[in-house]
Amino acid sequence: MLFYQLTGFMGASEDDTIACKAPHLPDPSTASLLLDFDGTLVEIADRPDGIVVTDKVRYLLRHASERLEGRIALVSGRSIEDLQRFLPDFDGPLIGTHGAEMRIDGERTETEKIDHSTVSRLIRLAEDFGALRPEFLVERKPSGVVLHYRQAEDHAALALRFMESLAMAADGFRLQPALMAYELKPENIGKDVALRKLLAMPPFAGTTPVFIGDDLTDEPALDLVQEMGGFGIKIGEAETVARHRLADPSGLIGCLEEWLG
Ligand SMILES: O=P(O)(O)OC[C@H]1O[C@H](O[C@H]2O[C@H](CO)[C@@H](O)[C@H](O)[C@H]2O)[C@H](O)[C@@H](O)[C@@H]1O
Repeated sequence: MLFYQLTGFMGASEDDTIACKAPHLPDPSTASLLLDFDGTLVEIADRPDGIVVTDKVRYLLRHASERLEGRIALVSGRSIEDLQRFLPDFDGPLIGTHGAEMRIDGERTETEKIDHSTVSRLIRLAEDFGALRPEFLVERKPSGVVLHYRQAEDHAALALRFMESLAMAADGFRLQPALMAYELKPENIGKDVALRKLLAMPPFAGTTPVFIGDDLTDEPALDLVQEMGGFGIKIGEAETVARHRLADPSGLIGCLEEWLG
């Protein structure tokens, strides 16, 4: 990766940088902004509770909401409850738990029917495993469970084997590799599936969507917005379907400030 590829928007397979103000970015008056959370708006931390939501991020969300007349949503793997805890002032739409739940106009709904009894069993099994191996961190989700191995990188293979065997035991659930974590989630949910629904609703319908994300779970949503004539931006160096790239959350915030004016 060349330095300049990480300092501005760049087409994934092109050789030219694209400045934030360039005509490549849709006019804010016709655009909607869809933002992933961890690794995109906030820096990755050692533990899920360790992230810092800066004043800049809070200001940016407020400003974007006004400037885009409400056409801004967060699209996260975190639960709605978690997002609300970290962003108590943001009252726009939230897509949570990788698309399993949404909050629109303050009302939380599940987007698909969830097998809660299997979810409870999976959580119990993962927590029992976590009690035996405290180097792993178990995170409960409304539609699944995550086994984090950031504190136990040498044991990543063990985390994978355990979560793979749980996935084999739970019909309708699949293993989702994430950043230093393995998650079990229902196979019919995805950020792209929920996003397609949101983008069909006012005030998003008919706009040019700009989706920004860093993780594997963001790839289908990056693909979706590009298919719809929108703009996909990858944060970081990982392989992506996105046509554009930025280095990190602070680079993104600078660019969005410039774009929104
Ligand atoms: O879709 P996102 O908003 O990017 O959320 C993805 C997951 O983020 C959290 O885990 C990740 O970030 C943690 C804090 O930086 C980090 O410690 C962990 O290693 C990462 O996997 C969150 O805990 C998950 O529930 C989200 O699915």
